[in-house]
Amino acid sequence: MCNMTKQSILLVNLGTPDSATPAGVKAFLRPFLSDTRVVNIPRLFWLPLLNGVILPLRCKRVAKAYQSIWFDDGSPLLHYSLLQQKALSALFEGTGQGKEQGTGQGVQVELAMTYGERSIKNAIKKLQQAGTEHIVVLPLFPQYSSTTTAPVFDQVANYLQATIDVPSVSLVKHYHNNDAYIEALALSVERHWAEKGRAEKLLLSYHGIPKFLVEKGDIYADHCVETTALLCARLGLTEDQVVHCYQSRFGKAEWLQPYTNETLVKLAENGTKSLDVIAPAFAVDCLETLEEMAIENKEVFVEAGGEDYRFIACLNDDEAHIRALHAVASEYLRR
Ligand SMILES: C=CC1=C(C)c2cc3[nH]c(cc4nc(cc5[nH]c(cc1n2)c(C)c5CCC(=O)O)C(CCC(=O)O)=C4C)c(C)c3C=C
Ligand SMILES: [Fe+2]
Ligand SMILES: [Fe+2]
Repeated sequence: MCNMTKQSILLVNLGTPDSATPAGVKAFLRPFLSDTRVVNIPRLFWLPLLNGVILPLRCKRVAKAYQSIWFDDGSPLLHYSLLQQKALSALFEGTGQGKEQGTGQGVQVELAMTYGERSIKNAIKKLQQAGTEHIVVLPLFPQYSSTTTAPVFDQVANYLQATIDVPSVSLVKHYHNNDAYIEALALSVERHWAEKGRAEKLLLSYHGIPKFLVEKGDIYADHCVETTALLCARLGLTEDQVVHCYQSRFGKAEWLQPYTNETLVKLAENGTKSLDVIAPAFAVDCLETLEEMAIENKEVFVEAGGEDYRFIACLNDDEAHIRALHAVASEYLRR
């Protein structure tokens, strides 16, 4: 690749409502839950059920949950994702990445969402209009899953298929075991311990996926287990000080186990009084961390007899996290 090639990074997160209303939630959930990568039930059966029953009921309930965590400037997921984009962009400018590495230009950082507002297609168009010839697509999912990372790649491929002058593209499949990512997680736990002291155990809760996907070859669970092992080794925790589980089950099918809410009840019933809780699969705080983990599951633990439940914020735009994203993306930039 020649010295003057302009390169960019496209950060991609899942998507989020643009308002905490049933209509706002529906505009995000409809394309998300219509994706066969996310729910793979025959369309003839699933789409009428989704549009006629599930969305009308769920969107009302979920809009209330979003209202309880909504920020002044909108959805927490979008708020923190924009901060990440800004910080990563500044880091690339500050380090003079482009100039030092001989590309002769800075690295532009754009943000897109797989579903809803800020589409991947529009972001790539924007980057191409600004002269980008090589794009590093970095899905903000540290652990690969066919339900999150693969839909990002699908949409990039769809764009390329419909484009005459295609950019060159690198796809980052995962960074679950990247040293800088593990270090950023470890530093966030250590900072929490320094401020609040140590609980009896550290509980690591990952977003779940249906179990049958793992049986079909989805490597997500292996990645989660490895992230837990690396983080716990770095923190010097022994097995009895660590709990690994999966949250956010959707529907009636079996998902990855153990489930977080059931685990919290068992721990409390067996006498665990205090827990530090972290959600390493989420690059930014969102509904699933701020509402489900920090509020709902805290109640579950306390109602079952637990006393001290302390949720550790996601990495968001922490300096160490931005350094980690910089390190991951840089591996895919052309030199
Ligand atoms: C079949 C359903 C779902 C799968 C599979 C799934 C996997 C998955 N999701 C994330 C990250 C996030 N999920 C979020 C919200 C969310 N997820 C589902 C369903 C599935 N997720 C739903 C229906 C929702 C919306 C809320 C609800 O209706 O309960 C979010 C938060 C978005 C926000 O606006 O804050 C994130 C992030 C991962 C990492 C993952 C698999 C690895
Ligand atoms: Fe989800
Ligand atoms: Fe949830």
